[in-house]
Amino acid sequence: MENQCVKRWFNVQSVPADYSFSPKDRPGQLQIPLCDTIPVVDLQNATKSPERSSIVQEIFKAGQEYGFFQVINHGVPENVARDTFNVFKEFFDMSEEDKKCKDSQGWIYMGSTDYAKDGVHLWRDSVKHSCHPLEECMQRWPQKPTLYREVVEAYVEEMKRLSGRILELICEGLGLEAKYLEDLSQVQLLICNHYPRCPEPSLTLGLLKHCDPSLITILLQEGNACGLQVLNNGKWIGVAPLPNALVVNVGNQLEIISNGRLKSAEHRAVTNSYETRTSIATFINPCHNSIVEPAKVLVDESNPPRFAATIYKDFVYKSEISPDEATKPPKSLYS
Ligand SMILES: O=C(O)CCC(=O)C(=O)O
Ligand SMILES: [Fe+2]
Repeated sequence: MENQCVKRWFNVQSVPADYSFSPKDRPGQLQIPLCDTIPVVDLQNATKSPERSSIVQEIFKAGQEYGFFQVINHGVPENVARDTFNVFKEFFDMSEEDKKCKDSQGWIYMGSTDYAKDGVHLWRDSVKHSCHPLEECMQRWPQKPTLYREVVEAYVEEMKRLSGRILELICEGLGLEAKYLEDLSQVQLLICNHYPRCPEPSLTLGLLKHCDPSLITILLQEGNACGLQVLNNGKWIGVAPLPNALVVNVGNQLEIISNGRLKSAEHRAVTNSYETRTSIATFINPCHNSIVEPAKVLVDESNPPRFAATIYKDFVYKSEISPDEATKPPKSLYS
């Protein structure tokens, strides 16, 4: 069976017109500075004193200034990450027919032809599915490649553990009790993004500028290509791919709960001409019925609430009727 999308991509010398974004959306300038100021936080000593308090401060400052940081020595075994990438690589190599899910409750595979903004497609294939409750969701994950469920389950378990640790550090930085975010972080959604090589990266995008509608997102990126860019003070900066690091970003829900102290930064994925890039995003989300609002202890007369309380599923609903809405920065009550 022919793989329409990939075949179309790999055989082209130039970008087809319907993959070329308008000058206002396309990256244009590819030589943006690789950022070495987005903090890389070493979690090795996160349980020790006095190291813990400087780790808490580093994360808080990163969340304030960039909305992004990376973590190393995070405890996710290298082989778990490697096996997960390998299984996704095998998945994307399958035929279009095998990648598509026939059950409306199952995983969602999107080839690049499914995406459009103003009639333009993203230079990306992706697969996504829910991971909570894990046992139940797994029954609706791909069964091909044969190791898919086993390998991705192990990865999701690691993400659950790590997100719990990171959220405790974030709570400490905000002055919230350690478990404040526990109930608001029970749901995981996984998306694997696959961006093939592109002959003219300055015209295309793997992902348009967006904010994540999550509480936080944990991203594993593979390879040497710098594909992730973050908007910081009006300028795009590249997040360096570091071996064995994970990228963590503040999502819209955490910006709201922190009453704007931490920021959900706009970001995008650019393509490159020399290697296929894969990233695995785990979105840590509240349950559908959770109420998301600025934490009471962060609000007083001099710090009035900057965001209205919302039921999380309203974000999901909004994103269903207008995908753009939920992925914009959260609406401040004052703007
Ligand atoms: O591929 C990347 O680096 C970015 C992925 C991303 O932002 C997302 O999946 O929301
Ligand atoms: Fe994102």
